[in-house]
Amino acid sequence: MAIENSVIVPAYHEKLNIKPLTERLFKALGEDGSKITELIFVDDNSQDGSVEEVEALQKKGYNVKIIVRTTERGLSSAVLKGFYEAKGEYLICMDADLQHPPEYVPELFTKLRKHPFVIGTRYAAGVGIDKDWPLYRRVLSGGARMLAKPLTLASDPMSGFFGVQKVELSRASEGAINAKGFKIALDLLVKLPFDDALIGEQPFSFGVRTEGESKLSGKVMIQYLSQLKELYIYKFGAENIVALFVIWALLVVFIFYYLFIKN
Ligand SMILES: Nc1nc2c(ncn2[C@@H]2O[C@H](COP(=O)(O)OP(=O)(O)O[C@H]3O[C@H](CO)[C@@H](O)[C@H](O)[C@@H]3O)[C@@H](O)[C@H]2O)c(=O)[nH]1
Repeated sequence: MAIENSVIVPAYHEKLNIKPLTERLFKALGEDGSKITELIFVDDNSQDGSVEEVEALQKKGYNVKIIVRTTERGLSSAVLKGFYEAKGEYLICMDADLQHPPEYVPELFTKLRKHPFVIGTRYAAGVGIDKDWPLYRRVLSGGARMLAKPLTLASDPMSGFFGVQKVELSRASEGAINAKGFKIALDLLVKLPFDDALIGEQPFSFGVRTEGESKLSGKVMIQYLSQLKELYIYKFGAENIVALFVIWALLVVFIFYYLFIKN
């Protein structure tokens, strides 16, 4: 059977998560879903046994492979590499660390047949973020999300769990997609030419990492701010950028005043 679905997982030092993710994903897809789905890890030369782990899973019959990059590093560029190598028309990106539960993948693929882009969202009724996710990560994530609000209607543009139709990727203007940093979904949401009203959403409960470590660093945060600047200019034009930032900053100050000082 031809491959229709591809799941792309950027991975750096994720050996311990590879087996549980693969087993849970294919179990969730069931027999029919598994026949049309491939799983691709894009690893940046972790040399931690990830390759051997994938080879063992291949021997068990799972349609999984690992691309090892030796000359490049970074989450967004790893995701793009996986997207361009994928055989499927329907592409999902998710983390290796099981914070994006694989059990949501079948529903996300179903939605992706009706929407050019589907964002996995932690901000919807009935789902949320695990109470053990550290407070500083919640604050950072909330702030980053607020700064991205003027760019897209998606409720969780910071999410690393999303799907896109391959045909949409080819509609981006040449060289437009920013392969730096962590926030590839936000870049695609702003730069792919579909209408925001067509964005689908897949609510999911964000888990906590139990194996390995987050790769979020100060450098990643600075990359995010530089990506935001580029996206504001892309969307609103360099000539409007100062006015926009002033209006947005005033709005943020007003909201803080209203919420925390007034009462
Ligand atoms: N190949 C490759 N993969 C990477 C790299 N850096 C990170 N990854 C992989 O990308 C995934 C996400 O990285 P984490 O380090 O686990 O991210 P996080 O801090 O937990 O951030 C999560 O929350 C954010 C929302 O606040 C999400 O935006 C982000 O995607 C992720 O889900 C993991 O599978 C990790 O191995 C890299 O340089 N190269």
